[in-house]
Amino acid sequence: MSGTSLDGVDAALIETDGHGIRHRGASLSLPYTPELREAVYALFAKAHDIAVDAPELRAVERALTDIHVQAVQRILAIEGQVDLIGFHGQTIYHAPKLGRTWQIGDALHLSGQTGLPVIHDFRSADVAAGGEGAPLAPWYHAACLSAWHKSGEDGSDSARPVAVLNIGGVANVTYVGRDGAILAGDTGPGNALLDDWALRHTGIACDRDGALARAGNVDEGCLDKVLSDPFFRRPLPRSLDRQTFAGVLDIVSTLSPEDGAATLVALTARSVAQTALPEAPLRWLVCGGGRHNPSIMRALNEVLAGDVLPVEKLGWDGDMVEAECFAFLAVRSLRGLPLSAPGITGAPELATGGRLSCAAIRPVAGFAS
Ligand SMILES: Nc1ncnc2c1ncn2[C@@H]1O[C@H](COP(=O)(O)OP(=O)(O)OP(=O)(O)O)[C@@H](O)[C@H]1O
Ligand SMILES: CC(=O)N[C@H]1[C@@H]2OC[C@@H](O2)[C@@H](O)[C@@H]1O[C@H](C)C(=O)O
Repeated sequence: MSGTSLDGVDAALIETDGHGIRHRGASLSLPYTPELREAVYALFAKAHDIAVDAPELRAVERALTDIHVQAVQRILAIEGQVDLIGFHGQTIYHAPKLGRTWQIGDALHLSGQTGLPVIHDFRSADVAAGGEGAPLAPWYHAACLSAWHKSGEDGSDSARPVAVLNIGGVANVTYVGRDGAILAGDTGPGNALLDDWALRHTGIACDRDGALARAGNVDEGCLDKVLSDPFFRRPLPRSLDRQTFAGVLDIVSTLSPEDGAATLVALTARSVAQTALPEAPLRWLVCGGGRHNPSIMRALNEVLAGDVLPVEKLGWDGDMVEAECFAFLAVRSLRGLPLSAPGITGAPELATGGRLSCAAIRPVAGFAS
């Protein structure tokens, strides 16, 4: 998984039948170099009209695929056996209303270099069917929550409604109601704007430990202006392109680095609080890199009624949830299980998705038929 934060590639091995999680294995992260990060960033502005075979795009695609090859090889070195790869690719454009979502990555190259079948292009079928193409992690969040509910661990029986909140570059929520029904969608910007702001003012692409934001004050005027965007009034399911709110950096540009960071942190937290849900969740289980930022966690605690807890409280690895998710979704895809659902992506009906690329014929254990 290479998410919208552009920090690198996360890889995780799980054993799954596409419904439950039998075992979690090795996991690791490989960072993007600053040059690759910049090259991907440069594609955002051109993605709406660049040709799929443009040399500059193919070069970036090959470089980021090669990092995925390394990640899989390292997992193979630890685990000895892997049956199937789920390869999300790097989103460079996401405009479901225009019928397009684009994750770059050369699945055939990844398959050829690893000798393994690869499931990729997880979002296109959903968008073609009229869905948002995102988020997809709710399938995995729901499977993890279901295992927790069944565990009988303290509090797990009375835990609904509950929300899993992923604070990545963009933030998304999975809400599970008292009856188990799922409602999901993107809440708004996560870390991406704050990362871009920090890079501009400190030269480091992250407000490490929320230090900049902690030293600043929220500019309520700027915040109100941003939160008046119609996106924040749209009901779930809904999704965002990382760059949709890039203009916010202009709105806060007159603020000091500290006040700008504080305002961007407040934007992340308040856009979560403003997201209309059927009932207030009793617990907010937070995963993704944003949970490492104490300023974001404090802001969430201030604006949300329920308990705000990192997913580690349930024994999950909050840095690997998305990587595990795309392994899970790969198996679901191979088995023809749904990746689209009205309450998750807004697609009209349950439908599967993803594509299989296989450069070398090798049987996948457990999937002989
Ligand atoms: N110690 C820290 N202090 C502040 N922020 C942190 C820290 N550690 C991680 N982060 C934030 O987490 C981000 C990475 O989060 P994550 O890996 O969940 O994003 P992603 O998966 O790329 O995004 P998405 O979920 O949108 O696809 C970093 O870019 C940074 O903003
Ligand atoms: C188009 C796209 O890549 N969207 C990402 C992004 O990052 C977070 C949020 O926006 C979510 O909708 C999605 O990723 C996660 C993994 C998802 O599909 O659930």
